[in-house]
Amino acid sequence: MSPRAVLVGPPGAGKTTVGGLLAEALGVGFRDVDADIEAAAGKPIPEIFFDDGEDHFRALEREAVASALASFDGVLALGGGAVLAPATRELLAGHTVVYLSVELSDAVSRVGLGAGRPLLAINPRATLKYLLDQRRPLYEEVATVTVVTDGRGPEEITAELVAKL
Ligand SMILES: Nc1ncnc2c1ncn2[C@@H]1O[C@H](COP(=O)(O)OP(=O)(O)O)[C@@H](O)[C@H]1O
Ligand SMILES: O=C(O)C1=C[C@@H](OP(=O)(O)O)[C@@H](O)[C@H](O)C1
Ligand SMILES: [Mg+2]
Repeated sequence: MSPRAVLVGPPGAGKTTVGGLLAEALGVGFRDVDADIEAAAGKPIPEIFFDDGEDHFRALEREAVASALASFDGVLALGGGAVLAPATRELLAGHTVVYLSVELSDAVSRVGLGAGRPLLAINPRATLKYLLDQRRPLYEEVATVTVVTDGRGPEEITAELVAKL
């Protein structure tokens, strides 16, 4: 079993939003790995980071991604940092992986003050710039389809994806 599409990209790319719309358009289920992690941990992501640390979050994330890739056939949204793990990048090989790209200014306006995103709690703009520069090559490495999201609404992006997939 393999997801119909796996969405990757930085925070604010619209993985969660477009993922839900895409699943609806394709008539398949939608799953967000961040929600799986929260269910496994029994608490919201900011609390996992605060109580247990980022390393623990990343371990839960690797397990949740591996499990979803093996058992889910709908549209799967990953968290923005899931591609940091080499093991996860290897697991993504052979899947339909959609990179929702976004430049700094749109990402900043979409995430606002970073509520619910612990990595962005302090100085979201500077942190997002760092994350975008660090991760862009990793998203490009795993992607089989890329969609530019800057200046475009979720419905338009979804329509492009339906045509491409
Ligand atoms: N294409 C878009 N244009 C404008 N706002 C968007 C777009 N995609 C998502 N958003 C908004 O940006 C915020 C972050 O979107 P989200 O789907 O959570 O991104 P991600 O899961 O990639 O971090 C949400 O408030 C969402 O409504
Ligand atoms: O970029 C990251 O490292 C993270 C992104 C978040 O998901 P979104 O990309 O959906 O915001 C979430 O997984 C967690 O806060 C860590
Ligand atoms: Mg998300």
